[in-house]
Amino acid sequence: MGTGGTGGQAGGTGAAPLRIGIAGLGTVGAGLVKLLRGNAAIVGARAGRPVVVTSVAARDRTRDRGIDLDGVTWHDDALALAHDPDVDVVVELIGGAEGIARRLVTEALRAGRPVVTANKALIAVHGAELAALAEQAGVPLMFEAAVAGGIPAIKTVREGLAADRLNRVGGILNGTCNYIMTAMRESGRAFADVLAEAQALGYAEADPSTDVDGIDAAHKLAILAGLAFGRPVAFSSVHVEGIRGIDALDLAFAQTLGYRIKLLGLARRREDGIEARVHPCLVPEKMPIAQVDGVFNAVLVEGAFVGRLMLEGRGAGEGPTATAVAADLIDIARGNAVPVWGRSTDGLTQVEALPRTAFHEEYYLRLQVHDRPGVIADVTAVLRDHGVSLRSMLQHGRAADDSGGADEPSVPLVLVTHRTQESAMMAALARIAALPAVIGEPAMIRIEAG
Ligand SMILES: NC(=O)C1=CN([C@@H]2O[C@H](COP(=O)(O)OP(=O)(O)OC[C@H]3O[C@@H](n4cnc5c(N)ncnc54)[C@H](O)[C@@H]3O)[C@@H](O)[C@H]2O)C=CC1
Ligand SMILES: N[C@@H](CC=O)C(=O)O
Ligand code: NA
Repeated sequence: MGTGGTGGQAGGTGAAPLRIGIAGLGTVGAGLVKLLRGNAAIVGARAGRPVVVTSVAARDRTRDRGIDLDGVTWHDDALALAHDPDVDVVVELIGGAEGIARRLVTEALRAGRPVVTANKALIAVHGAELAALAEQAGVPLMFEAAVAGGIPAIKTVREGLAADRLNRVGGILNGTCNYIMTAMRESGRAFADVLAEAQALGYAEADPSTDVDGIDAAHKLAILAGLAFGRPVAFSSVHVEGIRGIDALDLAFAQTLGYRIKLLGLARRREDGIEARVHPCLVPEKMPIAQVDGVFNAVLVEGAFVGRLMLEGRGAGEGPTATAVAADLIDIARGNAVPVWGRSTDGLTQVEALPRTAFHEEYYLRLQVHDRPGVIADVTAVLRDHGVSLRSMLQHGRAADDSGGADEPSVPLVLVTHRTQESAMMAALARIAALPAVIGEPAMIRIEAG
């Protein structure tokens, strides 16, 4: 028998073990089994009792995951974990907002079982209803791994900062995107190449478009914003843009202008509501967050009394994510229970984030234009008409063959604006894109100066 059974894992306390049933033995599930075994003595001592894996549910019995599952009960149907008499805590590591993951968590809570999950999609979309279920059942629903992998982001916002009025929360919330953009900037490697590497390293979601289209970061932002502002934020109201539109040219121009490009999630309290958005941003190179590279995430929080703080750490991957799941298990073993949204769900309603037209930012624009007289005047006239004022402009000379196959040569034109209303920027961009001298779609990236 392997070390998976109750007798195989040390804890050294003599207390009854906390028995774990894991659904999903992929990157995080297998990582959790390795961590609970490798660190059994530490985990057992801190939990006050051994924490042991008694049951698992996964799809492929034959796959080599580098873990010995002898002595562990295997369920082909993950839902069986909700009622397995040898399971005290159900750990959901399958993923997805719907389907089996949602059914398992719902059924386990209804059966009065504590649940730990790393599933940000599930919590972001159904967190309000699941919190109510957990509260009715009087059992914990924990999800530290769901936001920023190994960074204790949930604990920090919900518990460490529980006494403060938080006004801003966000940061670099997707390891895959940060990994891709760092590699593209540092080594000029192609997007698809680096994405494949991030997948092989276990960073990406099962469907990596969830990462590159910004959805994963938006799930995490919705959760953080809900915790920070004391009300779940409707996920569908979060403004989301991913990194597919970021060109190597933008990474290079950003550098020339003294910026780095990062996919940021940003939520803040305003007098008229809550802003919650995920999109690429130009960040001044000297800001600490600009230096957070690779798979690392950064979580930024700002509160009235605490001021600003930033946590940095690995946001994805087997080891960091497993530590977050295991920390939740230790909390459950210790009897530490915190309400899902940091307060009772009684009277708790979802809040809609403000629409994009309400944003007020500085903007970087990159246009590909025919290199002919009057183009800049035409573009700046449109910006003037919409009340957008320019801060700086970069025009690169014509390269040897930059015609892109067209008869007339073209050049990139980069404009940086002062702070302006996004509704004005959107209207100006639509007109600029329609100018005869402008080729293709202009690129627009917001600037986050702090
Ligand atoms: N990989 C990472 O770095 C992080 C992942 N997460 C979250 O953790 C969860 C798991 O992610 P990964 O381990 O990366 O995914 P994965 O795709 O490596 O593993 C998921 C596993 O679930 C299994 N599965 C699918 N349907 C099943 C079913 N009906 N019954 C039993 N097993 C089933 C799949 O075969 C797969 O092995 C997701 O919610 C993800 O968003 C959270 C933080 C970081
Ligand atoms: N796919 C996610 C994994 C962690 O949440 C990421 O890349 O950040
Ligand atoms: Na975390």
